[in-house]
Amino acid sequence: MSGTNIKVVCRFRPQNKLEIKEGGKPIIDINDEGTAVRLGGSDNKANYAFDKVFGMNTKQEDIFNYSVKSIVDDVVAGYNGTVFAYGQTGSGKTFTMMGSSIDDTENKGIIPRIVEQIFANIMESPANMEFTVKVSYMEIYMEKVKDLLNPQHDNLPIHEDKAKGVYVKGVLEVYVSSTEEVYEVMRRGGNNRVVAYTNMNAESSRSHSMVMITITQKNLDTGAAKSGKLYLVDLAGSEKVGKTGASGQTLEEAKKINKSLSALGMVINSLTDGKSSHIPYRDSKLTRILQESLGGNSRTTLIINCSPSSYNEAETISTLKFGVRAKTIKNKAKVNADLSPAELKALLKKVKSDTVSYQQYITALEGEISIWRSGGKVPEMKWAALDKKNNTVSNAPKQSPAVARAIAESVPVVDSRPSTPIPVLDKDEREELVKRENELIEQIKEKETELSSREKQVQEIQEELNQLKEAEKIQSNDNQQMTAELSEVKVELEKVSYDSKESAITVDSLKEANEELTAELQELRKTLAQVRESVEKEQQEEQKASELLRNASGEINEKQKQISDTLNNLGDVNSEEYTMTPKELAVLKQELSESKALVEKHQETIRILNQDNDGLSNKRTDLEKRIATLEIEYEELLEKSIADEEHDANVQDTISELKTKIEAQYATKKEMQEREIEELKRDIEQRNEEEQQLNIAIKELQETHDQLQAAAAALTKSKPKPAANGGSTMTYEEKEKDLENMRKSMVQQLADFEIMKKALMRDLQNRCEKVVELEISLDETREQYNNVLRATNNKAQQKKMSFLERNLEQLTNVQKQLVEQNSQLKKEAALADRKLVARNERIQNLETLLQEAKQRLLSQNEKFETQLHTVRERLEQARSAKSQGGMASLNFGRIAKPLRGRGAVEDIKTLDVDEKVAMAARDKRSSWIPSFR
Ligand SMILES: Nc1ncnc2c1ncn2[C@@H]1O[C@H](COP(=O)(O)OP(=O)(O)OP(=O)(O)O)[C@@H](O)[C@H]1O
Repeated sequence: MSGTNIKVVCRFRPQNKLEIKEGGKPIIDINDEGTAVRLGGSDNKANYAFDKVFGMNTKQEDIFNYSVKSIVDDVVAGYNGTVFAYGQTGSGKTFTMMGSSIDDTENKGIIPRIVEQIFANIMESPANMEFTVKVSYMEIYMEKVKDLLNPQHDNLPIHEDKAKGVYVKGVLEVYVSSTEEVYEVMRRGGNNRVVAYTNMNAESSRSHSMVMITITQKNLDTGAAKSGKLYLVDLAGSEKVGKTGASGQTLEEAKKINKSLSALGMVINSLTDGKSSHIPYRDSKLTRILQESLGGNSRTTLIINCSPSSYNEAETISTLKFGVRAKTIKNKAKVNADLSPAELKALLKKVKSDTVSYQQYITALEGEISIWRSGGKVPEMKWAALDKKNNTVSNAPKQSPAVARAIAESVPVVDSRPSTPIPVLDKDEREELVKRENELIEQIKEKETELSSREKQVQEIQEELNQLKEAEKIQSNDNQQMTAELSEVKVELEKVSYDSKESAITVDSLKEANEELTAELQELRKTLAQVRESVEKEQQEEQKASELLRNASGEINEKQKQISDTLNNLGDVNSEEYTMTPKELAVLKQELSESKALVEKHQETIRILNQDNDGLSNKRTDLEKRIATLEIEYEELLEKSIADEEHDANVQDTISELKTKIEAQYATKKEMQEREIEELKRDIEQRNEEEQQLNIAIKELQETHDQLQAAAAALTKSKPKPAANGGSTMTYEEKEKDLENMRKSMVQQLADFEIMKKALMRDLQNRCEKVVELEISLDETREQYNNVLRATNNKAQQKKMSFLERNLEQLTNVQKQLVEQNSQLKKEAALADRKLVARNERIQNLETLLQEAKQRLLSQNEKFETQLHTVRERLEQARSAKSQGGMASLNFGRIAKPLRGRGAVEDIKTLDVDEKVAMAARDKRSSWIPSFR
């Protein structure tokens, strides 16, 4: 097989972090010429030879200058070219092809540099050369060809025809006129690429990406045209799933990547083993697209990217072997030229003259045949001949390959018959024709299958569309329903929140009422506690008083005892030897009389106390009677108030009078009761005073007793002397008798006193108790009275005023009710206020909802309008695209942008006027796509 080998260069990148971390070391050993590499770590130390081997620190510029620059010249000259990068994942393919960034002057990759070079070459070309540059950007992801400039086209078909070769049908080709425009296209397409994180590369390409640049040139003088296609392919990296840690989607991607790369390997093997008659280009989309680049019409450069590290030695060896094998592939590149009009004219002229001679020949032959058929004979000399001098097929008209084959294979029937001009094809041409025929048959078959699959697809899409429409309808119905439900729910929610606000207001009012009641209860409790306290205090005071009395009685007992002791002593003194002096007797008598007087005084006090007691008990009975009467009156009033509630009379004018009267009555009663209480208090005080007096008397008695004791003691000490005058005034027996009587009377008196005291004590205690009871009942009566007053608004209790009283009572009730109603109304007004506020809020919320709904409707309308507009625009675009040969969306790329060489400027200066006019006329045709002009 003749042709040129594809160029293979090998590039090693520096060791990456992972390799260093895993303890990998650079193991590459490049020869001095830079054409072969050995791996230091491998056992066999094989030598891998390439067109060029680049070490770890090679600059991007060097790679470009050596590997690809010449290809750009070829493509601009009308050849097809391919540059593709192969290597394990993370080996630097994307870095080599695209670089770290388009805008990084130092590190930009091959593709930006190629673009710059293309435009530089165009600018350097002669002025009569007109160029157009088109760019496509696609990727093969998961065995589907996706247009990166029109990403919704993600499964484009691959076609083949004689004129175009293998091509991707429907891919968007964008016309560009500057490097910047190409970069813009690159950026746009790059954004649609699929990349993912793997352990080996943070931004691993998960697809094979392809940039296709088509450069068409036309000689404006001759009309001759050429076109070259340049494929720039960044293959996805081969990967060991164990190393990359691929899983899930990344694993699926890895499987597809590895499958298509092994198909590439198989194609290369078949192309290079020298045995295979069939090349499995159709096994993958990648090999199908690269069909012309591998063993076909293309100048191809393969860049194999490798890791220098021992960590990836196995992968590097595999890559190097791939490169070595690929190096033996031979391509047959040719210029893709169209004939110029002059050439075409010459050809036409020749064909026309040929046709005339053939026509003459046919007429001659027909004449000869008619002679033969009529049984005549034509002498051999007169046989029709195409060219007597040169009767060869070279002068025969060109046949279609099939006809030509048939002619070539046909055999003359009769020797005597003149031989029909049979075109004789040489072996190469025949093979070519057969090959072409097979291709065409294959294409037809392919087309038919494609057509039927397309029809099927169209049907499916139609069905799907119908289903989608149906689903959309249902969904929009659902949506509407849901929106309606939502708005209902919102309104309901509003209602609920409003109700809850109202309930909150009611709860608040109840709370207020509760608080009021609690405060009242608290006050009542306080009052009760005060009452209890005062009762307790009084009880304590009573206890104290009774204690005092008890003490006093104890003391009196003591005194009595002492007196009796004294008397006993005195009795003891009644011996014959004791005689009392008259002075002593006088003192004793005096003391006794004092004691007597005291006792009498006490008796008097007791009597007074008894009287008081009687008075108090009378008072108590009175009070009890009054309480009973009050109770009866209260009950009567209650009955009356219940009975009188049914009647009503117009006694408005008397209300105030009655009220004053009732109040006056109440005040009088109150005064009376207070007076009684005052009296009772005074009584108690008086009694206390009496008690004190009693105490004082007891004390005095005590003192007297002491004195008596002292006197008795003095008597026992001194010996009694018989009277000098021999019983002058009173005999001893008489005295004794007197004393005895005195003693007896004193004992009697003391016993009486004791009884009296006890009775007095009992009486006092009873009285105290009664006073307490009275006070309690008085309080109760007062309370009841107050209650009655409150309940009946103090209606007069007097029977005389019954009519007025009833009316008054009713009026008071009415007034009370009015007051109550007033306060109730006030409360209700406050509640109503709050409810009003809540209702206002609700109205506001509803208004906001309404507003929102309106806005939503408006925005939906706007959206709908915009959608309609967009749809219309798209329809327009689609129509115009259809009419313009399927040009797609990128605006700046729709129209061809012819470029001219720079030489034109200088050349124009030197042209004469006629030539300039002619050129201007020619320049008017800035595009040769008629539909765009
Ligand atoms: N020659 C180099 N000099 C410096 N850094 C490089 C070089 N080659 C590659 N790299 C860096 O190594 C990393 C991986 O490179 P790149 O993405 O180009 O690998 P890849 O072969 O395209 O991987 P994949 O097949 O997974 O897409 C990047 O961060 C890149 O910048």
